[in-house]
Amino acid sequence: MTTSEAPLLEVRNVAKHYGKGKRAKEVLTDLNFTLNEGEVLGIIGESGCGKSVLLNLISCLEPVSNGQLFFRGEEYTGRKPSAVCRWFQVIFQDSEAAFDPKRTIRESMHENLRQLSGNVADADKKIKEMVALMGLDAQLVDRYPRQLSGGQVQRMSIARGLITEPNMILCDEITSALDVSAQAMIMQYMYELRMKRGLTMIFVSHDLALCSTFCDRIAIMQEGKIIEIGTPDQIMDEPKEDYTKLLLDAVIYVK
Ligand SMILES: Nc1ncnc2c1ncn2[C@@H]1O[C@H](COP(=O)(O)OP(=O)(O)OP(=O)(O)O)[C@@H](O)[C@H]1O
Repeated sequence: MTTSEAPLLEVRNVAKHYGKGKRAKEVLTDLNFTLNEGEVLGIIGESGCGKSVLLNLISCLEPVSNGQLFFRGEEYTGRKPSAVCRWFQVIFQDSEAAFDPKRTIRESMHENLRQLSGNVADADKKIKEMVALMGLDAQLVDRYPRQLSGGQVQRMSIARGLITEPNMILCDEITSALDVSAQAMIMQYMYELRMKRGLTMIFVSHDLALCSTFCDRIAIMQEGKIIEIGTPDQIMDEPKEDYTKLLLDAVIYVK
């Protein structure tokens, strides 16, 4: 396979354990999937099944214990986070904690650009563009994180992730800490982001209903394994695993 035909991301036989010897605990086991350019993969699973650890491995924030990672066919297993941060940006659930409370949002975004690309030329132009893309008033960037609502900080954190123009964003339960109306607002802009930028994403969530409308494919995780992966129609209409059926029952129950 030439690199031009290769998927944007390939996760091959990836495993992760913590601790050594008898105390070793395997939290991810033999994960395999690919992601093509422009595709959005939802990852659903119960608390503690390894979703956040998986995002950390993909973005090299933590090393894999076994297996390989490929970006456009090129192996990048074992690289430092700084070597892959132009490719991946992780957006966390608690975005206020991700901003320095002593810096304005603009100062934090400048710092991010400086660290990630070393290039702060046009920084304010990029910030303005990305903040507008997330539907926020440009003047809000001169506030401190505590002076914004939870939903505004989360949209700022997505804008900050986008200013370095990553190939992929890894969203770790980005709506979980927000109330229903702020969640709806974030998702409205996430849909627009997909439409306007065709961005490749991994979207970790507890919400199967949300993933089924937003994602091209959904991976169901349980106890560190991907037990099922497919299109929303396959997962919703023909679930193969009992755990997926349980999740579906919960969706119907909520409705
Ligand atoms: N640094 C670490 N050392 C030891 N164990 C860890 C470490 N980081 C994560 N774990 C363990 O790995 C497992 C998976 O954690 P992870 O945070 O990925 O779960 P999650 O699916 O994202 O959960 P949630 O939905 O609650 O955020 C958990 O059992 C967690 O305790």
